[in-house]
Amino acid sequence: MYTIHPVPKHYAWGSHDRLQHLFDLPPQESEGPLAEMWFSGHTGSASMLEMPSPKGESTLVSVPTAIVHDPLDMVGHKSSDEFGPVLPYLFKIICAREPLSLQVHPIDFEARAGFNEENARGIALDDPTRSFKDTNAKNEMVVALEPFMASVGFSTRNVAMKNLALVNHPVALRMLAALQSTNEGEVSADSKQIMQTGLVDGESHDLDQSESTNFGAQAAFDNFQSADVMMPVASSVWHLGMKRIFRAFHAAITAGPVDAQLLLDALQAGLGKATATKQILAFEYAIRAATAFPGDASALALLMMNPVLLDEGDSVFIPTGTPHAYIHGMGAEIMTNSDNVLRAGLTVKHKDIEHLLKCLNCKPSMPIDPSDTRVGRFLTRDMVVYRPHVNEFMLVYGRVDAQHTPWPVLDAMAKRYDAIVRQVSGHPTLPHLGPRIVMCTQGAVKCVTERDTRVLHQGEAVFVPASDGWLSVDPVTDSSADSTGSFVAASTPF
Ligand SMILES: O=P(O)(O)OC[C@H]1O[C@](O)(CO)[C@@H](O)[C@@H]1O
Repeated sequence: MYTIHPVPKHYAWGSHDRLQHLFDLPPQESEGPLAEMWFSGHTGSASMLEMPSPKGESTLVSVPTAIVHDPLDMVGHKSSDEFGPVLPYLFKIICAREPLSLQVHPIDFEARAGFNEENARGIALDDPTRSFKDTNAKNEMVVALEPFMASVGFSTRNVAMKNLALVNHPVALRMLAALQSTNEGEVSADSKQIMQTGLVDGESHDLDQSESTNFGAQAAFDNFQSADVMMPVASSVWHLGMKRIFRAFHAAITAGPVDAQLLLDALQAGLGKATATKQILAFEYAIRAATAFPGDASALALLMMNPVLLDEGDSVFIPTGTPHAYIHGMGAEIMTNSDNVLRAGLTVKHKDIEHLLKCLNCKPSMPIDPSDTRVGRFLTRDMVVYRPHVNEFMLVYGRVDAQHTPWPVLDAMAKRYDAIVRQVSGHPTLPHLGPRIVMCTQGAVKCVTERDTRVLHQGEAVFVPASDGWLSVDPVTDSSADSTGSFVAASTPF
């Protein structure tokens, strides 16, 4: 196995101390916000491996170079056969101090088409206005390393309408109208009245006089054709519910800048009227977003999405096309080997609404927790396995302890799944044999393969090639390092 050095990403929404502390970075590398640490074979930002040189010293080799040089040794037969001589996943530790963009990852053919189109237009790969950095669709999963907040996928139309009905803001009213629009994209008679009077369910919305008149006048003669022309080709077979969601989302992300204080006041007032736990959470996330990005009406889109609050060890899988926004927290993130992000708002980076809308999945759906399916097979002693339905990646989050004291993360799972967890027998070997990356997130752990042993301290990581054979992560039992530790291990699901 080889030491792997992560690539730091200093995005504005990152933390000023969390990742710096986790990775024990020297002061000169700790300046400014640090958002992500990439363990990566992506050619745009490749990690370096410490490998032995022919003279016996260690030398730095990039992950793609090492894999291309000896794919069978590094990623093995199966991975090479299926994905070629590449690392099929990208593994990151991510820390959001502030919300990051409202975004969608491209679906397969849009990623290929978009990449080729931007190449043909001569947009350089590192151009900040470029959307497609590679040809891959990007499925993604995050496992919380501490409480982690996110908005993921669309909630039902009912939930969205209940939330938006509490918001006294013209864009929210327009979104409400979209959720009640006809198949042809007309504003329904009821909605026209609501928008002209500011009355929702008989309750006055007290729109500011000028706004009410302007907005009412515009809405009365308006329809949603400007949204409909941006629907993807597949929308010809969409049911009305999906078209309405598309139009409402479109209304939020294309509203342009709005008065920051009016938007915040409207959201605060809505929060005051919110009752259900999820509803309160949705408002809290929208308020965080509207505070971090003053005057960005796309914060209202979070009111039509599922608010998720993960505890340590909880996870969510985000398939391509799913709208999402991470709000706060630190997590381990793994995805297809892709850096394709299509942003709608809540960002200082490049937005690409046209391509985002082509990929947008408008079907309401509950967030997918990849750890709660086939739980009996996936929970092993002090390790939780997260395996979504993709071929490129899976994650293990585990803890080692020479004294065998109970692990709170598994305890929490045990409460949730009760008997099943208690029946599961201990099996400390990680389940798969492809290319693996193990990172120690706390204390110390000992990685043991069929041909190598390595102790990792917090923030250290190794790349375990396929040729190393089975891998187990054990506690350190002598006094050379902490006897407890936790780790995250990325691998292919085979
Ligand atoms: O480009 P932004 O808006 O900073 O967000 C980028 C990040 O968002 C994510 O796609 C999370 O969904 C990360 O994988 C990615 O690095």
